[in-house]
Amino acid sequence: MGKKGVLLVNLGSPDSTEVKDVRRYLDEFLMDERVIDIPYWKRFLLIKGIILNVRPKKSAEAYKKIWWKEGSPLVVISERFTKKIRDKIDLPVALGMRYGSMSMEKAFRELQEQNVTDVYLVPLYPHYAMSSFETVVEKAKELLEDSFKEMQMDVMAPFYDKPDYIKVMAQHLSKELEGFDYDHILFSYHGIPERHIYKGDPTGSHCKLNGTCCEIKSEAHKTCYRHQCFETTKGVVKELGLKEGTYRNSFQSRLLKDPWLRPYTDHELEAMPEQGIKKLAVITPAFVSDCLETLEEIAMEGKSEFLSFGGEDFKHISCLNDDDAWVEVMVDWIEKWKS
Ligand SMILES: C=CC1=C(C)c2cc3[nH]c(cc4nc(cc5[nH]c(cc1n2)c(C)c5CCC(=O)O)C(CCC(=O)O)=C4C)c(C)c3C=C
Ligand SMILES: [Fe+2]
Ligand SMILES: [Fe+2]
Repeated sequence: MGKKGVLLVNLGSPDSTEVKDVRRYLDEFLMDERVIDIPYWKRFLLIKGIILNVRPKKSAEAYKKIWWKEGSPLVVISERFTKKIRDKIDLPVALGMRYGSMSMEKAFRELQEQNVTDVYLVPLYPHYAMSSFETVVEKAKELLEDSFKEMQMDVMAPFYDKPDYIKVMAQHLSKELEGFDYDHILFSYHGIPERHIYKGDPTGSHCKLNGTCCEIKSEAHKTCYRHQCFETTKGVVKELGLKEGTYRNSFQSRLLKDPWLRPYTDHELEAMPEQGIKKLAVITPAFVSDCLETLEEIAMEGKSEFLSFGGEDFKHISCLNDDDAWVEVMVDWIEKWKS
């Protein structure tokens, strides 16, 4: 039997808020065929010819608003989380990022230097999406094949409905809501193009995005991001006994013109005050650590949008980050794999 080790993988961030670093990061990210899934030549023209001329400047401004003195919140939080896991587990634990200079390759190398041959790959995404979970797994397979042939790996499955994950989310939410007199909770998930859902449907016909397919038992749900997001909400709602009509789901962060999963978060934020919702809590369960999409898009932009449309109070619920109870849950899952 070989030596075991753990590789935690998150998305990654630019090295700094300088436009050139943001451009390099976006180039790698958006040229990924599982993120922008169009033929290579079209992607090349779209990304290199159009998006990389405008987006880096805009994104760099957004990153500047949330950047910490230690660096990108997503990276710093992932490092804190990793350190806590390391302190509780008697195995080599490395952290890598799918994009950016803290690469997965460096993380595999770190494990290799400690003679690890059996790797537990942990994509830090609760839900399966081609553009998040799948691209991490495929990149890992590619690296093993090319450079780490002595290693084999197991992959932690998406944990969107695992009872201990739901419980820790529910406990975290209710703690964060203490003292906040809310009348509605918005579960805002990172969006994906609708096309990704159809592409990922192994049955070829189950997913119709018609409001009911995600409720009908199907093989397709193993890779259906929409179903998995709804299940996370259902689990948390059940655990906390939230009443129908006091919460809803939405999808944020869309890019480009194709239809993405709906309802869109920004549309909901604008509509809610007119529906009588004045005090809103927003939870972002697609992210295990706070990042640009939660700290800027929701906690800053989302809040100001909601207030400008007549909302009175707004609270962004932080992600699980390096919460001790969440660390315990992850440690337990790793221990189960180890034994
Ligand atoms: C087609 C574009 C994108 C898809 C599909 C997509 C899916 C997706 N992303 C995350 C998690 C994160 N995304 C983050 C930032 C971000 N996402 C996109 C585009 C797509 N994401 C862009 C262009 C950016 C960069 C910032 C910007 O220019 O707006 C982040 C934050 C990174 C950080 O440094 O803080 C996360 C996390 C998931 C989980 C997902 C599919 C479900
Ligand atoms: Fe994203
Ligand atoms: Fe579905």
